[in-house]
Amino acid sequence: MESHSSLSSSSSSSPPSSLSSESCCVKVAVNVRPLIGDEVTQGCRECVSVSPVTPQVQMGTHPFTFDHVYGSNGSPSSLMFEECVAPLVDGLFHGYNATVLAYGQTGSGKTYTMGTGIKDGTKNGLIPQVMSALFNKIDSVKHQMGFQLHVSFIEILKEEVLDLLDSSVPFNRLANGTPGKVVLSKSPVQIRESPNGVITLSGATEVPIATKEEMASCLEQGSLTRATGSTNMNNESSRSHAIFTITLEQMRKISSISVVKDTVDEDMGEEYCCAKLHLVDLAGSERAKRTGSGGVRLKEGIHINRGLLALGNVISALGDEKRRKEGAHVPYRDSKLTRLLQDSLGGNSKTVMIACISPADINAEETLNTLKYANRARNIQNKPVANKDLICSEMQKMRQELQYLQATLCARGATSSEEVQVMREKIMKLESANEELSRELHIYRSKRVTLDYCNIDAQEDGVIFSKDDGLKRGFESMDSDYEMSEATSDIGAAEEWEHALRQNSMGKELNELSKRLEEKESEMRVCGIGTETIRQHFEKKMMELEKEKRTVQDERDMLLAEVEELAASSDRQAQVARDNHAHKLKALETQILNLKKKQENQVEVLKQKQKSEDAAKRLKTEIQCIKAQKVQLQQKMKQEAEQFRQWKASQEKELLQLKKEGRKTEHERLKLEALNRRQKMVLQRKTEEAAMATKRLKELLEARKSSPHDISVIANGQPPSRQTNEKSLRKWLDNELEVMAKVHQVRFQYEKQIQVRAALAVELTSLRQEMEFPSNSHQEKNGQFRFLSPNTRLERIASLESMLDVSSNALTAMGSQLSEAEEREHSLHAKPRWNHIQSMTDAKYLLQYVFDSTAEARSKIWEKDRDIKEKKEQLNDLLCLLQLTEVQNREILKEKKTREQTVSIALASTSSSYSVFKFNPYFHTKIQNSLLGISP
Ligand SMILES: Nc1ncnc2c1ncn2[C@@H]1O[C@H](COP(=O)(O)OP(=O)(O)OP(=O)(O)O)[C@@H](O)[C@H]1O
Repeated sequence: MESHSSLSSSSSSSPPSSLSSESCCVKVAVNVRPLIGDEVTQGCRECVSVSPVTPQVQMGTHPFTFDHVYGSNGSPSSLMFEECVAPLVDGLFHGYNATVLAYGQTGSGKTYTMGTGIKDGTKNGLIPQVMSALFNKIDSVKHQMGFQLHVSFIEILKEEVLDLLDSSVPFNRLANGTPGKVVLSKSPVQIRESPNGVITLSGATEVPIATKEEMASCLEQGSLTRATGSTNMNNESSRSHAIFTITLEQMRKISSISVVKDTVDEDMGEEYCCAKLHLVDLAGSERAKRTGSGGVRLKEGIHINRGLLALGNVISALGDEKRRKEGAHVPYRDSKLTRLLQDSLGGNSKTVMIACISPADINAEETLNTLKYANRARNIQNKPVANKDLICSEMQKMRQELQYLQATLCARGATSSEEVQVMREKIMKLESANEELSRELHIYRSKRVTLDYCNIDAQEDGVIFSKDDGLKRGFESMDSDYEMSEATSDIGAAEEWEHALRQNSMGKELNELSKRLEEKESEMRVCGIGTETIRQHFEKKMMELEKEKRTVQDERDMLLAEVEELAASSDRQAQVARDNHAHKLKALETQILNLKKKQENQVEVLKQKQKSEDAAKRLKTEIQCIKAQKVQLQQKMKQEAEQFRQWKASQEKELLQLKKEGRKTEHERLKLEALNRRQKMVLQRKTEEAAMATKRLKELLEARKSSPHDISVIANGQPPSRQTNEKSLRKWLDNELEVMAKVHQVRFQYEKQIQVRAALAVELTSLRQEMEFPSNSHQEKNGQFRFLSPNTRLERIASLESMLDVSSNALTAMGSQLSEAEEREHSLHAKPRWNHIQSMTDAKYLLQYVFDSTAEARSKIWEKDRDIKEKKEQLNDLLCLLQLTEVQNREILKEKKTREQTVSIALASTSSSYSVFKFNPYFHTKIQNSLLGISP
């Protein structure tokens, strides 16, 4: 649906009424975003300090107070909607127009804050929160009134107003289904102004909305269609000012009940009101040099800056109380942006301006400008008026009066006991809630105390270390690597000592074993010899005994036979012989018995012998076992010795390697030290130069401030003499020109310093990363300073940090003077520079002076050019000479080498063929000299 959308206070259908026309100031909130990607890598510091108590921002010596400050140390950004925008959404339901305006330099976070970005704004930005709040409110009151919602979304691109919701323009989608950038042309929208000064947009699409999702889809579609481009300062920089407008129309049923003499009268009426909420995401101010834009981007940038300059002028005109009181002209018509925002700034709207700033010192100048503008905007007075139907409003007024009267009547009457009861209940509830909270607080406190104790204990036990401690320890442990040569030798000595001890103890063990073996062997020998002799002896003895026994037994047998024979013969002789034989027999019996005894003894001895044989066997086994142990031990000792030898060899190799690396590290350290010194000197020189230029600029600016504005009048009120006038004109012009030149110089040095600091920061980050993750160090990859010891690294880090500090301080000083100069330039826009020239004579004189100065300057330039040319020619000559010398040098060296080779060949052949000379140093030198062509 296309319509004439109004950006003014009044709805086009009903004229505004002055129901409540209290003026209120534009509310200004500052949102400080955190440092982001590039700023961090470039080593930027935060140059903005935010007070945590009061909504104050301090930049250098400039303090600024606002209605709210979010981010950094201020309130969390999540409160921004509740504190700044939610009241405006509520106001819509009472018929008040509202505007939320995000302002700030490019990349300061406007799109992020508003939520108009496709990438990261869809959930957290203000617009999505507005949608949620709006629909929640509608849901809660929809039974009381009827609503109608519309949205429009336009952008101002290069001074043209374009419709972002034109459905006739096809909506591109990429192959993967994600929405792509629309490249087709968007419909232009006309700005119209009605006779009563109301600004309307003719041709902007107003989409009727029923649900939150529909509204979100309009926002998404418009955001996709909006012009964005990549610059050095923001990958997705908005190249246009975008205005998302929500129109809320309400029709409220009003029933007024009047009680007259116990009869109740109900009067039904309708109240219509319409209000608009403009959510504006401005394009960011930018410097072409810093954004690196050229071509199309540059042109866009020029338009953006022009629109913002016009906005700045409007803010200045409205924010200056004196000018406002004087009824000075407000240049709304200077740009389309200011025309469209006419009502939001100084008109019928409740306006909140969100000044987005980057805290990085690299953006200090732009941030200071934003803060100054925002500060001025706080003085703008708006006159918001509820846009209600007049008749309805009158009725509403009367109804309110009635309610007031009823309330007064009620208050005069005694308070009923029911009310007292209700109050008591309330008090009781509050008291119990209070108790509950105190209990919770108590629990939390005791938990905290316990935790604190735990922390202390852990620290005492050395369990918890701070990150720094860890890092420190890391450094210490790494340091020890680099005292390796000594440490390694220590370790080596200890290892050697241990090895010697081990070998010693094993040697002792081996000796012990050998000793035991010897003992056993001798035992064995003794045992062996003894047993054999005894055995032989006893065997012999046994045999003898056996023989003897047998003889004795034979003898006995013979005797027995004789006895039997004698027994048969019975004569006396025989009797005698028998007695003799009996006697002999007895003796023989005794002999046999003795022999038996002896034999038994022999058996006993043989048993003993068996036992000793067993002992000998055992000894033999033991000896074998000891021998095996001895062999094992000897092998172990050999192995040990071999292992130790290998270990020692590897240690020596490692030591050599470490010594080599140590030498390299030392070399790198020396190189780095030299680099540190050189860099510091260069930085110091540059910062001194910058400081001098900045100081001079400051002096010039201060002199400019204190010099009288009108040089045509001197102290006593008399016009100055011609000569004095000319002199002061000359002085003034010289001063102006020097300021310009100094600004140029300081800006040049500022940009150079930014580059220097970025390079330092990149190196610092990479060194820090190396310290934290030594294995995947960046430097190891690129091979530069590969052998840095942790100590040298730490030194370099410290040196880089100090250089970064120096650089940041210089940047801060330069940035502040540059913004002073810029501010002065701006003030010159308002009060033209040439106001100093009061007459044609002045102008002619100045023109002549400028002409003379230019001619002189040109002559000097010509002279300098000629000098440069001459110096260049001299330089070229010197370079040629140098090249020639180098060539000659190379040739001489080559010749020398060839001669040396010839000499050595000749010497070799001479010594072999004239062996008679053997090696005679005299002849040797002589031949050598003669071959090299040296006379003695
Ligand atoms: N509060 C924040 N927290 C984290 N990142 C942020 C915040 N604000 C902005 N950024 C990031 O900063 C970058 C620039 O933000 P954004 O595009 O919103 O800037 P902008 O002011 O709209 O710039 P431009 O004027 O060029 O469009 C984005 O990458 C964004 O994600």
